Amino acid sequence: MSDTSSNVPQQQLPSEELQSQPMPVINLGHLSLDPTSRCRVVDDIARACRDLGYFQVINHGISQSVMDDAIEAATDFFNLPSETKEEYASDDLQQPVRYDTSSKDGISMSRAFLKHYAHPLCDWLQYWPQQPPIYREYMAKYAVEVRGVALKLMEAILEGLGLDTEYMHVKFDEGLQLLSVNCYPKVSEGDTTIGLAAHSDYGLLTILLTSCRGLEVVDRSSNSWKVVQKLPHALHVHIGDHMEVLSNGRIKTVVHRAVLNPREERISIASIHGFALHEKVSSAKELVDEKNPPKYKESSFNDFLEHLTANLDNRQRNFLETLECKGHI
Ligand SMILES: O=C(O)CCC(=O)C(=O)O
Ligand SMILES: [Fe+2]
Repeated sequence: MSDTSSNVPQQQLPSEELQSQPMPVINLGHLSLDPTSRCRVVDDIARACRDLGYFQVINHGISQSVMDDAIEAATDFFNLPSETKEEYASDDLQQPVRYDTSSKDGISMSRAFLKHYAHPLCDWLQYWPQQPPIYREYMAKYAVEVRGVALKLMEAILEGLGLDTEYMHVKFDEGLQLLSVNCYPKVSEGDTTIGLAAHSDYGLLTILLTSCRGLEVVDRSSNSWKVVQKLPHALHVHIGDHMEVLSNGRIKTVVHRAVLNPREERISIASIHGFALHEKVSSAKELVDEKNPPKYKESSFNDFLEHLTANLDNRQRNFLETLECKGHI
């Protein structure tokens, strides 16, 4: 994820009191109806991407039980005794469970999380947690299905941008999927700790499954935090940094954060989708002309990881800012 130092609303506490404006809810099932219905959905997705950068999807084809099972697998993993959770990380390709209880700009955070690649599954499954015994089966089923949703969405987004969906589709199909599995403690009365600080996601798009409310996104028109409601059977979708690059700035990445839920511990599973590790993402040539010169330098997911390592102590510049072509932004 990309740290954001600029353009973040000042207000730091959870935004309970904010009016939650309606969020676009897209019925993905209509993508595979007749051509007219498909056009309408593609237009709705294009508008949501252009104006907001986020939306929710329903009728996406993933059954409630597959989503519930993934949440259960994550919950059971985080409830394991610490030694069992940590034992799981015994070589370089396995990432340990990590705990973020840091403080940034005077705000404390509290989150336990696990990140693992998920595509191609046959390459990565062996590195996933072995405990609880249901983890691999349940999480893998969800990972495969949510990737199918990402592919459909990517196709629709490219179509909405007027791009050659076939060419990009291959790159996306061969691309990576990273699961960020998060567990946030329940917050106690008066506690101002939050779960995860403001950031944007790398990659092209993120699909988020959550056990309860807690995600907030920056509403660009009012520059304020907006609570994302948890709608039944819905998944939340938001645009990542590389989609802003690919679309040459027509679609903007979304700054978001997670606040703690006062009623219960919260699990979220963010599925981040992008091109392969070393595949460069540049602005689509169809979206670059004299009036719209390229706004960003090309970069890969690996460049982002290198940026992260090089900037561990320097939180001043986020990844996207480092890609801006001077003179155009
Ligand atoms: O937990 C959430 O709602 C957000 C998680 C997130 O933004 C991430 O894992 O990148
Ligand atoms: Fe994120």
